[in-house]
Amino acid sequence: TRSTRPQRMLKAVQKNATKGNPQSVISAIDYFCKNSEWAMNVGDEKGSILDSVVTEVNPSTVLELGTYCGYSTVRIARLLSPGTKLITLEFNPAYATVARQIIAYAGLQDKVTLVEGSSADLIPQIKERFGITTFDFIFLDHWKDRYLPDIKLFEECGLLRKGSVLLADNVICPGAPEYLEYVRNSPRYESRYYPAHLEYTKAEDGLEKSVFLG
Ligand SMILES: O=C(NCCCCCn1ccnc1)c1cc(-c2ccc(F)cc2)cc(O)c1O
Ligand SMILES: [Mg+2]
Repeated sequence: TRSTRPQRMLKAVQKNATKGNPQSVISAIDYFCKNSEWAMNVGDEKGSILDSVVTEVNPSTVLELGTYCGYSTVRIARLLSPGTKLITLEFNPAYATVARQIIAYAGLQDKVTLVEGSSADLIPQIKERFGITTFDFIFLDHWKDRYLPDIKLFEECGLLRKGSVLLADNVICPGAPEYLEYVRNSPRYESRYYPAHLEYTKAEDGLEKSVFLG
């Protein structure tokens, strides 16, 4: 039967990247998406903004919602200090299977815990399952209509501390209007928009960085 796009992306990584070299995995995926098939990775333009925020925060506790094929997981994990791990959540088992292989190809499997399931189920379990009190950095890149309910869930579960940084992909395209309205009008967040483009296209998109004020 016909392969899936994530499977073809994995093949491209195995063919064109160097095992244990995260930058070559990132470049191989961007090349595949620019020259073969578009895919919903955060991409190189927004990825550079992600890199700069992760570097600035230098987080000890990290959560990513929406692994897909692991592109942003590799981007984040390659920048983490030794001994720091990130938790990434993927709902789709087929995506998770490919992501595990791409993360392993980059040699970052020891820095990543990939969990399969829904954010609504996982978020309330995090403290118990992973012994985490609060997150320093959260990257939101899953279902766009879950951004708002999930940030409220983070607050309710006490997973944010003064200074926690949330970075949200796709706030323009496909868009997360209710989330934007919330973080930009809530006195509990300091928000800033980073204009860019939808990965591998000329369409407008961008990232919203929101700092929890406590
Ligand atoms: O839907 C997206 N991501 C979520 C995928 C499923 C998440 C599953 N999950 C994981 C954990 N909990 C739930 C997404 C879409 C687009 C896009 C933009 C334009 C277009 F014409 C088509 C698509 C671009 C992105 O950058 C995206 O991130
Ligand atoms: Mg995205």
